Amino acid sequence: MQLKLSQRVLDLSSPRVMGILNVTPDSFSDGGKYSRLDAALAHAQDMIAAGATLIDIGGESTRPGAAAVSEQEEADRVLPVVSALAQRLDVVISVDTSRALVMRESAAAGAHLINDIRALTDPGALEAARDSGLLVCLMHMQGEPRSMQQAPRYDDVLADVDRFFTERIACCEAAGIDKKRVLLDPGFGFGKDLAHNYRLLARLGDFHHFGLPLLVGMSRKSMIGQLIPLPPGERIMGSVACAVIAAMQGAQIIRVHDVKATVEAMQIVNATLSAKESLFV
Ligand SMILES: Nc1nc2[nH]c(SCC(=O)O)nc2c(=O)[nH]1
Repeated sequence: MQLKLSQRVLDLSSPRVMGILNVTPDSFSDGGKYSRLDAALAHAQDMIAAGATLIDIGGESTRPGAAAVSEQEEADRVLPVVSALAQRLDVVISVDTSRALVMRESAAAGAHLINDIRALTDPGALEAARDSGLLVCLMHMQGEPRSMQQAPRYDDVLADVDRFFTERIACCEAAGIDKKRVLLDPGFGFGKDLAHNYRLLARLGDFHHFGLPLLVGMSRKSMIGQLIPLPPGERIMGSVACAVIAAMQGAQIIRVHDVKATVEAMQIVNATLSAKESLFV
């Protein structure tokens, strides 16, 4: 499977690693030694050197209870990093945003992918994504970050997420976004309890019927911490295990903090998948 970007093609015939670059104020304890931009670029370079194919730049923390960020503040955080990366590094640039303004300006600054945890439901987001010409990742979330984890409930989480994808893809196509630009993400941890998350992971391959790339993000999340009682920064083994299980089911893009470990694990996945007759487990 391949994705057409502006000047390049993203080969998804083997799982690709997306490195997470949070540019929220609490993400770089740079102690004033470097500007946040220098620290962000250095971190992006490290992740690319470790094998990341994509970098996902996020300016708004979506942790439950995180302070809301204005559209302009989010743009001010994200755009300098997008343009600096676009000018200096050969990498697929993703922007983790729900805001139409940030989408439009990120596209102008050289981004390749809009990664929207709200699946283009904010005002103007569908039109901004359409006009941008960029790839779009539609992620499932039940509720809003502030309250989504209070009491997530589904009749059947697989069927509900599947229906959501069908609806959002239809909205995109009605707005003039070609389905070929769309990626899908079940949104681990976004309005899901432990059982919901592992049901989605266990049956991830069910979503291949859309014929679209699957992007997953489980890195350091509570679905790992609830099984292995470690602080987020020490959840690397659990995160890599999740990445392997997803990639063995054909997930094409894995969004992680720990790029080196995940890229190494993908080598093992690649060797195993290419030795299998049927591509996915
Ligand atoms: N597409 C996509 N984007 C994301 N942005 C975040 S922010 C929370 C965190 O990284 O812990 N998670 C995800 C995810 O799972 N999928």
